[in-house]
Amino acid sequence: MNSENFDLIIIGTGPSGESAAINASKHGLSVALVDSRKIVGGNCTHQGTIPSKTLRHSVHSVMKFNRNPLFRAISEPKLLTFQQVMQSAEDTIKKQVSMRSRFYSRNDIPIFHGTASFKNDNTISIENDEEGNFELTAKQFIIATGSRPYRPSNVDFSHPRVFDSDKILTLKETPKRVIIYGAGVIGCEYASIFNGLGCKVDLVNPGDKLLSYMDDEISDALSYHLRSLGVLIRHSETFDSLKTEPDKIIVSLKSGKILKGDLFLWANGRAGNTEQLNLQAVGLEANKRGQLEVDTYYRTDVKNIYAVGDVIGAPALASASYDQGRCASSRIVDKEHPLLIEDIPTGIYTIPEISSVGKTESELTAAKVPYEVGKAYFKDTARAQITGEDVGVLKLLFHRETLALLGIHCFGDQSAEILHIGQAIMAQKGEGNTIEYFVTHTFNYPTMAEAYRVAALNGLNRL
Ligand SMILES: Cc1cc2nc3c(=O)[nH]c(=O)nc-3n(C[C@H](O)[C@H](O)[C@H](O)COP(=O)(O)OP(=O)(O)OC[C@H]3O[C@@H](n4cnc5c(N)ncnc54)[C@H](O)[C@@H]3O)c2cc1C
Ligand SMILES: NC(=O)c1ccc[n+]([C@@H]2O[C@H](COP(=O)([O-])OP(=O)(O)OC[C@H]3O[C@@H](n4cnc5c(N)ncnc54)[C@H](O)[C@@H]3O)[C@@H](O)[C@H]2O)c1
Repeated sequence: MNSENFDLIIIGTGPSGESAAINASKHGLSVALVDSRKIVGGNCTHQGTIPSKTLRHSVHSVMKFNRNPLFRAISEPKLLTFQQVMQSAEDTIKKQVSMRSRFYSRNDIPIFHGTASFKNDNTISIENDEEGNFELTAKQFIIATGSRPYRPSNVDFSHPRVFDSDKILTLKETPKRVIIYGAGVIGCEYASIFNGLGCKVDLVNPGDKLLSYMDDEISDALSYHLRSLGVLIRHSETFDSLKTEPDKIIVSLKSGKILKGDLFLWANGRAGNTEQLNLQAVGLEANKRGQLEVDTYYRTDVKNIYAVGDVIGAPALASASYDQGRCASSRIVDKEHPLLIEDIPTGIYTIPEISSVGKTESELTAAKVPYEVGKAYFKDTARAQITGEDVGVLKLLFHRETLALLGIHCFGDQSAEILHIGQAIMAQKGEGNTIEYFVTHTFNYPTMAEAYRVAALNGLNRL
């Protein structure tokens, strides 16, 4: 059997594997990547972030077109089909794969295709149906195998009307009535997408609020605006069973409610991809959600095996995965490499968009921190009036004595971008972190950045 030897082998070419590999190669290690998919990019590029964000962008564009009276001179409001928006997602995926493949060739990183499993703590076997099985050896390994949708055993995902967030990308017809179970990030984002395609959407939430870890005001605003767009939200409901018929699906909830639709999307949770890795060969064990435990430097209990990205659980974001991969491989080349920051931002691409970093009002209240609030409503900024994207608010939470930013919560178009202006100030040490920055510096006009000045003045006026 062929065998090749490397300093570092990374299993998985998603964001965490990619950044780990390129960083290690740039630091002089011989690096190889393995992926069971024939093309690079991981689930992020093929089934998660990239397709869902492209779908959302296309749907949002058509919603803006339908809403703006200016465009009535060109055409009546129109709806896109799922296949049409999926075409633009496929185009983006191709661009991503091509760009990422170039990264690897420029950095001389070989990619091996096949499913990896451990033989011992220096050897993995690669199962490749077309080219035959082979082995690779390395001094160090990084597991970056990501996650997949969790599938409960009482839901028949082989039925043509039953989907999870991977299978939904194969949808061939635009449904009329969609029932989504699970109102986490995926459930809320797909509720926005299907709503924008003109479908009737029932969003069933096992919890009592949408995205309950967000600031209460932002979570309430999301519920209000999804409802005002026509999404029917049902809180505190638990799935009981699903009946499938050729022309419809019938969902029974534990409360006794019966919901009928023509498409069911299960969006409740994900599981780490560890079951094919033969972890027992190296003495590791995943938890019941298939996730691995690591220390603050992403090292597992086996000293030469690290794990990064979704396979280690929360926050399970592409953004954080990139940084975790780089941090783990930096640690392999330099034992003094610093830890990652703890304040990870969230960008949730519902319609309207949400973004947040730092503490919420509830957290500050519980911790008895003396804080004040400064707000800017998008409708009061020139830029939002011009673009017509006037639904939204920027909310700054700051310490009433030091004026340090403690949390930033934004709701509305481009929130995920707007947030980073405040994040840069909040990350400053000592006196560098102050909301006075927003009133002592001139911002371009008209921009959404202006909302920071408006919110800071609003907050300072309360002191
Ligand atoms: C619908 C959806 C939308 C999302 N939107 C966002 C967003 O807007 N922003 C954001 O930051 N995050 C988002 N995420 C989360 C983001 O996609 C993940 O956090 C990210 O993909 C995790 O990257 P990763 O490096 O852990 O691996 P993944 O991207 O999960 O890739 C892992 C790779 O490992 C391979 N693999 C698995 N097992 C083996 C094996 N045994 N041998 C060889 N190869 C193997 C897989 O084939 C896969 O290619 C979204 C996720 C979903 C599902
Ligand atoms: N814009 C974004 O950043 C974005 C978009 C989509 C998805 N994501 C990421 O994808 C991940 C999955 O999102 P989601 O909406 O499916 O779920 P979620 O993580 O929001 O969880 C939904 C519910 O499922 C439960 N759950 C999770 N895993 C489970 C499992 N294996 N078995 C049983 N129950 C489980 C959770 O406890 C929770 O109650 C999230 O961690 C999220 O960060 C991010």
